[in-house]
Parts: sequence; C-alpha cells; structure tokens
Amino acid sequence: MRPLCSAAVRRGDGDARVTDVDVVVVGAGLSGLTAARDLDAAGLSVLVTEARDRVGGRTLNATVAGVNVDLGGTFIGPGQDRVGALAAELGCATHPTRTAGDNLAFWNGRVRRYSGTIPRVSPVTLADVERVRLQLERIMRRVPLGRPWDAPDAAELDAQTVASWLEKARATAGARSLVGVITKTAWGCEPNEISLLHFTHYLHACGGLNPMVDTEGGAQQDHFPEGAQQLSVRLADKLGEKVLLGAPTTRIEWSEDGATVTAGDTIINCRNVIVSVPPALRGRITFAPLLPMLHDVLPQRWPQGVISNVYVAYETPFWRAAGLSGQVVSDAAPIYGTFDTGPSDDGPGVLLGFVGGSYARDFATLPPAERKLRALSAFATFFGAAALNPIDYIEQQWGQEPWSGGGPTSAVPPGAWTSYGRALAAPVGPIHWAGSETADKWPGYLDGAVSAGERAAREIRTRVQGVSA
Ligand SMILES: Cc1cc2nc3c(=O)[nH]c(=O)nc-3n(C[C@H](O)[C@H](O)[C@H](O)COP(=O)(O)OP(=O)(O)OC[C@H]3O[C@@H](n4cnc5c(N)ncnc54)[C@H](O)[C@@H]3O)c2cc1C
Repeated sequence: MRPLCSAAVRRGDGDARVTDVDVVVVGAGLSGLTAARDLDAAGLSVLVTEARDRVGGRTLNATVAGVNVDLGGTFIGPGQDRVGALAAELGCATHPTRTAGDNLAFWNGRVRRYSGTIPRVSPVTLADVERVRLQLERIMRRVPLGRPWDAPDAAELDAQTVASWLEKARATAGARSLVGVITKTAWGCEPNEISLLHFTHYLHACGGLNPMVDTEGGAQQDHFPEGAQQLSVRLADKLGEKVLLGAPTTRIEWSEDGATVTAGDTIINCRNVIVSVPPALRGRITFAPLLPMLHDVLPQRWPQGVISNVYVAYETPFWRAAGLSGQVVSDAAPIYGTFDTGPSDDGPGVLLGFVGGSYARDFATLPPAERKLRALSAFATFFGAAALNPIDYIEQQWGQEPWSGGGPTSAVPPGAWTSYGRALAAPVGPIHWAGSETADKWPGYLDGAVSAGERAAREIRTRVQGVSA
C-alpha cells in the first residue's frame, strides 16, 4: 500500500496543527523509536509523539563530577541480542561493568566480603537460596513465554504473591531477604506486591535467576560509557522532524479504518497507531470509542514499581585500593545494591546506588538534603568514613516522573496476568502496543523495549503492506 502522505507537520486553519501519516507512534522511548525506525525504513510515513521535551523515556543521561552516568536503564548482558544489535548498528559502544575485587554484603547489620553473585551471608542461607532458585526455575519452565496464562497451574501461581510462596516453601529469613533485594531492585517493589506468575514468567523471559542477577555473564555485564539514552538520541536524530517533542497524546479516536490522535496542539490522522508507553500510563489516554473491557481495565492492574537511584562521586575510587569491586548487596534501607561505574583507577570514583520498594516511596518524600545524608551514611557503612566526603552527588526519583509513573518496570500483582494479560499486547483495530513490558524476552529491559518495538512494527507492516509477521 502507498504511504498516505509525507510526515511533515503542516499548520491547520486554527491553532491546531493537523497532519496525516501512515502510523503515529505514541512515546519516544527506546521501544517507540525502534518501531518508528523500522516503519520509516519500510517506506511508511511515521510521526512519533512524545510527552516530554526529550527522547529516551526511562533512559536518561547525566553527569556526576563530569563523568557520564545513567539515571535510568543502564546495563546490558549476554542473550540481549536485540539491543546488542541496535547498539552495534548505531555505533553505541559498551564497556564491561567493573567486577575486579571482592563484593560486600551488608546483612543483619554486619559488612562481609564475598566473591560471586550470591552473598555468603551464612552456609544455611546459601543452601536455601539455591533450593529456592531451583524451585522457582522448575516453576518458570511451566510458564510459556508471552502467554503466562497458559501455564497448567496459572490460576494457582497467579493467586499468590512471591512472599506468600516463600512462606509456603519455608524459605529461611535470609533467603526471603535476598529475594526481597531482587524484587526491590528489579521491579521496585516488595515480594508481597507481585504475583508468583509474573515473577516466574519474568525469570523465564530472562533465562533464569542467574542471568538476571549476575554481573559477569548476566544482565549487568556491560554498560554504555556514553549512556544508554544515546540509543534513543541517535534513533531520533535519524528520524528528525518525525519526532514531535512536548506533545503528550491525550486522545485517540479510532475505527477499523484508522485513527485520529491528539498530541498537544497537533491532530494527526493516521492509518495505524503504536502505543509504546508503560502499560499503567495507557490509562491516561482517552480512547474513543472505549477500548474493549480487558484493554480498558488493564492499566489499573499493571502498576509500575518505585525506584530511585543515586550517584556519588569521589576524588578517587578509594574502595578499589582496598580490593573492593564497589558492588554491595544490602538487606537494609536505603541502598539495596551498588555498582562502581567510574572510568578509571585515577578517578573520579563513581558509585551507583539503588533505592527500591517500599522504602523508595518514603525516600522520595524526604527533603533533598535528608535524602543525600541517608544515602551517604549508607555508602559510609559499606565503604568507610571516606564515603562521607563526595565531590558530587545526583539522584533521580522515578516515582515522581509523570511520564514514567515509576520504574524500573511494572510490578504486576496477583490476578492481573490471568484476568487481563491477554490484552497486554493484543492489537485493537488499528491500535498496536509496544513498550518493553509487552516483550516476550527480557520484558522490562532495554532489550525488551527494542524487541517489542520491532514486533509492533512487523504487525503494522503485515496489516498495511501484507508483509508476513
Ligand atoms: C532506574 C532504572 C534502572 C533501570 N535499569 C535497567 C538496566 O540496567 N538494564 C535494562 O535493560 N533496563 C533497565 N531499566 C529499564 C529500561 O530503562 C526500560 O525497560 C526501557 O527504557 C523502557 O523503554 P520503553 O520505550 O518501553 O518505555 P519508556 O522508556 O518508558 O518510553 C515511553 C515513552 O512514552 C512517553 N509517554 C508516556 N506517556 C505518553 C503520552 N501520553 N503521550 C506521549 N508520550 C508519552 C514517555 O515520556 C517515554 O518517553 C531501568 C529502568 C529504570 C527506571
């Protein structure tokens, strides 16, 4: 089919600008921009409407003491082929995350050194964590990728939280705390907030617990020295005027033949729409007519977690001289996990810390000076008094970002997948769904954002150009 017309925005009679394109993509995060890139390359006219005045969504570059850092999505690892291929194509280099030296665990009020991923807090806890991991991975193999509701015991898995399952499995307090650190940092929630079906589906989509939590050989293996937002910035640069910033989509009127999208003061007539915002934020868009019931209610049942991250910079990475990697796992608020993302032994030294779950909700309400004090105190508990003298400090509260609604990803509660999951990625007439959370592999990650964008673009090409999906 011929493209409807060029994507160039033109002025209408009144204040509103009216334009026609083949496809409107709502959201200029990595997923939406990947979809737009593919459709543009396939000869379809596209317009990306973005609420913020920047691209990249949950990726955001910043500097601390002059060093590039990521305030959002940061790491990539083996098996994340789609984002790896995109990074290579766009010339976005990656760098191994620093692992040299011992890790630290702050556990039951004591700091201990260890090597590897799982902190050796006690032999009993270690053995129990392994037992729990094996049980969870046995369950995950029953949960089909992209169709968790088809698991033979889906209803049972979706009727319990991770916390209630741990209790039933008689997990030790140590194993429960460790799973708690994982839910706080991976989903921004507590174990009693997400369903076991969601947890095990996610594990399956990542290839298991170790690929998800490991640094070497796992999802934290590499990062982008120029920042992960560069992926979106470079995609947007190629799309040029086809990306409209500061234009929140508020209304989508649709029929089987097409849609009219209202984005800021621009009204766009199009043949198809891809909505790439986090599932919870779909509910802020008025769809006329109303979406089918499952699609309409889903945003209420797909909440984002809450996470904040902090970066502290020092003259030098003094912990390296003490034989430490800069990685910490902690069972106590405010900082549950840290990484060393500094450039070299000469300095500046840079530590990233994650504040997730229920404490992140409290943390966000504290005055900025108090937040900084608490974060520095935690770093000092881990690395000693030298951590109280930073040369720079920055932080990001994802729970207070209106166009993210939290982060890092959706913390899906019991009952949601089995009741509404079928509507997560299923198109409705001309409306298709992208966004990392709709991916079958690595959902909630940069890789999932890319593969979901690619899948949504394929769906549209099948519909419009008859290309096989
Ligand atoms: C603190 C943190 C750490 C993370 N760490 C990692 C990591 O190490 N590795 C990893 O792989 N992933 C990580 N992630 C997750 C990763 O960043 C996301 O999965 C990914 O960036 C999501 O991309 P997306 O395009 O699907 O969604 P988003 O990035 O959320 O993009 C959606 C876009 O839609 C826009 N939007 C929303 N509503 C509207 C509207 N009504 N109209 C128009 N535009 C709208 C938003 O402004 C945004 O630009 C992390 C995330 C956070 C927050």
